[in-house]
Amino acid sequence: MEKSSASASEDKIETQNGPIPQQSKASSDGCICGYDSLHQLLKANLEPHLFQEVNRLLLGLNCGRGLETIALPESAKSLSSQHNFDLQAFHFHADKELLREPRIVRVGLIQNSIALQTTAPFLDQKRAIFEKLKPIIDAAGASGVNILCLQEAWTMPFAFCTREKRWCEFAEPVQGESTKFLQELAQKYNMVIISPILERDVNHGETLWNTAVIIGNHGNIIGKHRKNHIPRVGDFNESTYYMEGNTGHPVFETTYGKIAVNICYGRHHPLNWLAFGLNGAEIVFNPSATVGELSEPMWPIEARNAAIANSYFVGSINRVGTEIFPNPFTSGDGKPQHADFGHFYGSSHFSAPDASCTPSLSRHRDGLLISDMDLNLCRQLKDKWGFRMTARYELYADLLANYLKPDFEPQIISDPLLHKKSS
Ligand SMILES: NC(=O)NCCC(=O)O
Repeated sequence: MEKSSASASEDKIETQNGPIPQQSKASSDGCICGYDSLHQLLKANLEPHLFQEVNRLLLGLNCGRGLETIALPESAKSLSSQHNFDLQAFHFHADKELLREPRIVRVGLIQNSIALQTTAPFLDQKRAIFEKLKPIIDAAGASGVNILCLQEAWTMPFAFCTREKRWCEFAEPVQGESTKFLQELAQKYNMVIISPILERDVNHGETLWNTAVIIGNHGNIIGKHRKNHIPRVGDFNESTYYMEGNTGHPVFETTYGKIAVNICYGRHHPLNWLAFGLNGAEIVFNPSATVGELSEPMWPIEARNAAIANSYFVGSINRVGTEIFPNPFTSGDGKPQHADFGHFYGSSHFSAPDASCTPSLSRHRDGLLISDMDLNLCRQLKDKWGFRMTARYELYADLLANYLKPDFEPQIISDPLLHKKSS
């Protein structure tokens, strides 16, 4: 990608680490120093041999090699240029085994901005998002994607910063309009689709949940999972809208493998990741909505760590763009009111159990990231590192059981000399 002129300023900012150029801040259009992503920035600025080495250190190696890209059909590529979305594809290999055939599945992640301004009539906003996603899903279908995951609350702007209740109108029952729209596409492309929506539970007093609906490759509904951990950080005022989920840690056994969904803020909770692993997940999706200033340094670490610690693949998705709301709100921190969350920085990517990961999609463009993954890699990593075998769950079970008791006391052994006055 060409560097954009918006980043051309050479002004300097003083920091603890010396002066850095103004352009090194992500600009308001979401570019990073004029590049789509960190990967693009490094590629454009390093000598090829240096870039290769930096890539090895940043992205890891898969079966001793850098990740291979895969060629996609022309029809998918032309949809990406016609509809202006980023399209990238990689292959995670596993070692050849003597007793098992490879189990290769093609998995896709979609990140996108909203399609209309948040002031447009709600029905128009929703329909426009459907229209925007259709060619991206078609590109996934044309590429032979087996399992596709959309971003958190994909049918709506991420309005939970506002605390205004009118956005509840975007909620739908599991069998609602968005599910019907995706069921057709799932059947057409023989594809499992994970659809994270704001759910209205009509059988339980119209309660709202943040839910991922799992649509099978025959267009059937396999099940749903509701977000376990609700953020109370920054402008993420989601507890105003829905409660902590009540579906546990389900793993959905599909034609293509065992999958689970750890919705957004759940990625900060290692036990949440663990629970999906204990139930046998081979791929865990993390559909998210998060902004640069809050979480970008955590983003490349948490999912990758979960993939390593739990010997499964992770697909991380974040929306893109800055969503501006009609009425300003405050963050309760004494700073001025504002009408947006900040920039949703995209950067969707896959992480593998062998610590390798793909480069991220763009920080500011819609995108489809595809990866072939040989699910045999999960067991191969369990055999190699033995994290599951060596985990000592009984120690943690005891600690947690005690911790939950009202009379729990932390196990601290104090230095007897600590409180002695020196004579
Ligand atoms: N949607 C959501 O849970 N966002 C919380 C912010 C974060 O976890 O980075």
